[in-house]
Amino acid sequence: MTKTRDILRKLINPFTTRHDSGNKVNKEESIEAIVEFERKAFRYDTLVTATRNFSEKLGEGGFGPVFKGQLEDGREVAVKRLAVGSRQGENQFANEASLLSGVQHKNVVHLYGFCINGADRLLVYEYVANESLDKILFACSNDCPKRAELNWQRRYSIMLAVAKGLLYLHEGTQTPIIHRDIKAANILLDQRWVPKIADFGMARLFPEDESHVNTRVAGTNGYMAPEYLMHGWLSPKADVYSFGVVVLELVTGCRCHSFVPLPGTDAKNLLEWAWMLYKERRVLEMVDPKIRPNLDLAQVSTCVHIGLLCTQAEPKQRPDMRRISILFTKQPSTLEEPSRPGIPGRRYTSRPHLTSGTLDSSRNSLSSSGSGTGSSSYSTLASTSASALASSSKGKGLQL
Ligand SMILES: Nc1ncnc2c1ncn2[C@@H]1O[C@H](COP(=O)(O)OP(=O)(O)OP(=O)(O)O)[C@@H](O)[C@H]1O
Repeated sequence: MTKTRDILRKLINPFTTRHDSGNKVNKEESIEAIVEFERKAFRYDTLVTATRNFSEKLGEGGFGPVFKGQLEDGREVAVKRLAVGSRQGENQFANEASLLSGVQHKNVVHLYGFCINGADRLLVYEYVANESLDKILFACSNDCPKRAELNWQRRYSIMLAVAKGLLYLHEGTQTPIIHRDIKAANILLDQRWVPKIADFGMARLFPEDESHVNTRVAGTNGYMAPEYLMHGWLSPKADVYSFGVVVLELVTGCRCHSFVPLPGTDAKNLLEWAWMLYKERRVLEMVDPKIRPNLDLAQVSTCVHIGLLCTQAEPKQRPDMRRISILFTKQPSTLEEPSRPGIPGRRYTSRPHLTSGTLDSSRNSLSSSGSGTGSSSYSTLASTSASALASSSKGKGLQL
């Protein structure tokens, strides 16, 4: 138990770093945090019983397999089991357990607890019944009957609810949390189509008095903000950018990183296409043909507008999540005009330090190192990263 306690102490560090002046109140807070953590510690045999010896696999992510289970009190759970021997998984486990333990919001997946048993690491979440958004939104209707149920009203509600979840993470927790990997695959839907933001393996705390954190870049290509992808500058506005991409995916039904250019346009990616149609006042043409009947056109226009505002190249030009939640209630004509979004391959006008990319093994991700000067373009980054990719055996799955 002492070893487990040591691990728990390490896990709660993120919640105590803000109060490390050593006074009595802070010590009491730390003790409360440890007690709260221990309350969340599951016995291994409880999870073996709950999952009937890990017999029903729900899926498999970068972290390892996820199993369905039911606790003695009747709660259905999803149990994520760390792939044994994975250092990356070990870090993600610590990160997810520590950050998510202090979080409770109806649009953020609830972490019931975790289990440390020898080398085994498990995370226990509420079970979310309706799969991840990407599996429904990007499925072919014949393969996925639920796709036909994902009508405009549902998509709109999902955008609003994810915005609320992100607002909570950025402003409603003791220290703001940046998710870093907002994408359709990390939004789980419950049986009433209520979205839950999931997968906090890469999330970071964001100190209030900082404008950004410099960090290794890890995320999913197509959803990562320019300043973060190129320079490792992380702020809540990186999540805002990713959210904007998800909004445009929900409107169009197109996956950002496998966008197929349509006949008659030279747009090479989703953002460029959305921008082009927006400028030409042809917003309706970008709407997923499956949901065109019964559209609320004003809502659609507002959402496209928000998607473009969120994906502006300059973080300062992007609204924060509080403002975004308000923007959803506005008429499109009352919203500020977006300019061209931060599109890969286009010039990024900040005065950044160009970082060369080396690959992080976790998923479609880059980690930054080194620096240079001058303004740079995504295409420069793309070629830098492409050579990193060529010279790295860890680079599977990166698309630029
Ligand atoms: N709380 C949950 N309830 C129900 N199913 C879940 C839950 N969490 C995960 N799953 C299922 O397990 C699968 C794997 O999830 P996981 O979060 O490990 O990986 P991922 O997000 O799909 O991939 P990656 O880790 O590479 O980003 C998901 O696609 C989903 O189907």
